[in-house]
Amino acid sequence: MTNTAEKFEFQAEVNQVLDLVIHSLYSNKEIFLRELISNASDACDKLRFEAIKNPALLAEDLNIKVDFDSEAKTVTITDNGIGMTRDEVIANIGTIANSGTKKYLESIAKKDRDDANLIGQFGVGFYASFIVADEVEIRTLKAGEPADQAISWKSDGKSAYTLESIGKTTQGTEIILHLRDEESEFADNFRLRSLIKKYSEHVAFPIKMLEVTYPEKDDDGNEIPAKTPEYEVVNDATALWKKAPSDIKDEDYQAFYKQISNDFSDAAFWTHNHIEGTQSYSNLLYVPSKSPFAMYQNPEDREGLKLFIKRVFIMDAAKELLPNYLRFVKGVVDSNDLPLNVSREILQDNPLLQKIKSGLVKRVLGLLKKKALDTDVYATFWKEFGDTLKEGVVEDFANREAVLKLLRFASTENKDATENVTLEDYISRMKDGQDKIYYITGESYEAVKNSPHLELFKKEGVEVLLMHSRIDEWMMGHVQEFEGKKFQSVAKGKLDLGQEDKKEKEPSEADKSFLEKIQTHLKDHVSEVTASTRLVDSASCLVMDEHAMAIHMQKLMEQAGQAMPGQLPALEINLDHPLVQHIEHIDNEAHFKQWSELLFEQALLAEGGQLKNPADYVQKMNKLMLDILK
Ligand SMILES: Nc1ncnc2c1ncn2[C@@H]1O[C@H](COP(=O)(O)OP(=O)(O)OP(=O)(O)O)[C@@H](O)[C@H]1O
Repeated sequence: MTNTAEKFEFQAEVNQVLDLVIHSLYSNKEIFLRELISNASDACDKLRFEAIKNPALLAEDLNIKVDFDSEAKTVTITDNGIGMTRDEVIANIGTIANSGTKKYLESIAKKDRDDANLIGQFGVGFYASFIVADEVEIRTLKAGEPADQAISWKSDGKSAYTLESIGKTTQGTEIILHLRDEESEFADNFRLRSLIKKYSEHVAFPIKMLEVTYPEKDDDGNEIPAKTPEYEVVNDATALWKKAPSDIKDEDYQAFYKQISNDFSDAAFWTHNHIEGTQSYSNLLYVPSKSPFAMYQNPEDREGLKLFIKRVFIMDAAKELLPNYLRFVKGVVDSNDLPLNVSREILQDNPLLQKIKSGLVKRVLGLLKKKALDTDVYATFWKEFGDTLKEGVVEDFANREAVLKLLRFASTENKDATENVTLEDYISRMKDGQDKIYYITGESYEAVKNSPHLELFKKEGVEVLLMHSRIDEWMMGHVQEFEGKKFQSVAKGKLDLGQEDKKEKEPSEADKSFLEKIQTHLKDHVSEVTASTRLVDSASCLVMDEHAMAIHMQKLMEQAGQAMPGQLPALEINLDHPLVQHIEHIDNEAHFKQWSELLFEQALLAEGGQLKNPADYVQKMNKLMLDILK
């Protein structure tokens, strides 16, 4: 143990975070108190959890105190929670431990983004102190350690900090903010109380401040000195999720959402229930209004639900409580039945927890179903989280039907790219004799909307769902039917449009040999060449086998460096097309070959595929056009 202060440099990333926090959150500077109280509350949660194994640690009632000195311009936040050892202080405060923050920093380094909402999603935590303070001291003693292990950390938030051993007899942490001159307004009783009310009302531990006392006069008019002020509880200090929903106002729900989510915006909607029965638990689940930037980084890193057992915080147990595709949901689950000494390993295959999990999934899907009745609200949700929800079609077999009902699609029935058609809408509009749900996948709305594969459908007035998100092809590869109606890609397999099929006729002998001749020139590119029943205006199109991957997806996979299985598409030719009829009469073998290649290349382009040799294609086009003009 040393009694002199030792100096340490911050990890390079800490400097970046400090800079960012101070600049991007300045307009929101009052959140510093929320962040510090939230850390204090976490520290109390951790102590209560440790005390399950070691009750001696819980010497007194857990609480958080907020004090101020308007003359010295300080604000002090004190908790009697878990505290930190010297090593923990170095690891937690001098470095950036949170991997989300690191990724965030990398991303802004690239895009030079300066968005307070984004940084808020990672929880700026302790560093928010430096928005209002030019010097911060942490005085801490780890619970269960002797007083001589207490440590003081001090920094001006620039590049370095000092550590020093101190005498501190009470376990827990004290954070002393020396306010910048221009921020001295925070060293004020009324200001601090109103901030606690605004941001920390539902922290489940009492937040105390000294009562305000005034000198009084006795019956004879003599002044009695003011009594020594005592601490009084400023917040509600009950677990919000344990209350009856009817006793909670929307503002309270929103304030609590912000407390647990690191989100500055309001939640979009929520569901709050107390479940009794074989399993008894409470849940308060929120759907955010915006998709958090972090969600698409590594889904494994996601935060999500907080698990409590009989009001004791156990862990952030996102994966154990909800499947991946509902990772956007935030909130709290509090079980009355799980054992308090539960570990993450035990949780993973705990049958009680599995029951809670399936109950929660039903709650969320039920909430979405209800919200879907409000078109505008659901459209916003869909824009933010629709693609994530689609993962559920593959991931959650048991609820597949329910998830499918929540999907929204663009369609040939709509004038624009709006995604508002449900599968039930589609079925209700199916033509007499139609027994399939037709869809097409592609790279963009423009590409699918104008695909040659839709020509016959447009002509016959048969609706086709237009899918153009990257996840669609993968999703559709896993789902066969909805309410007894099979899904059918209009770009794959044999086309059977119910009644229309009867119109299909055998090609004549002459046509057959024409198609075979094209095939001989394209044998490296296509598996077969057939007369098309699906084309109306285009000369040719490519058709994949029923179970093969769509061409635009093959391209994506190849770009991502994945070798693709060499399955060739079939080329369909529109024998009624004037260009095709022109080719039929070409005798010159070399010319015929070039025209055949053109039919294939055009079909590939229309499909969003990529030509192996685009320059060659352009030259060939020009040459053939000039030939025609001759
Ligand atoms: N009052 C405290 N008592 C004990 N440990 C603390 C306290 N405040 C901070 N810490 C420790 O320092 C770490 C870093 O705190 P910081 O507020 O920067 O981030 P965080 O709380 O982990 O993240 P977030 O704010 O996103 O929840 C905490 O995880 C915790 O281990």
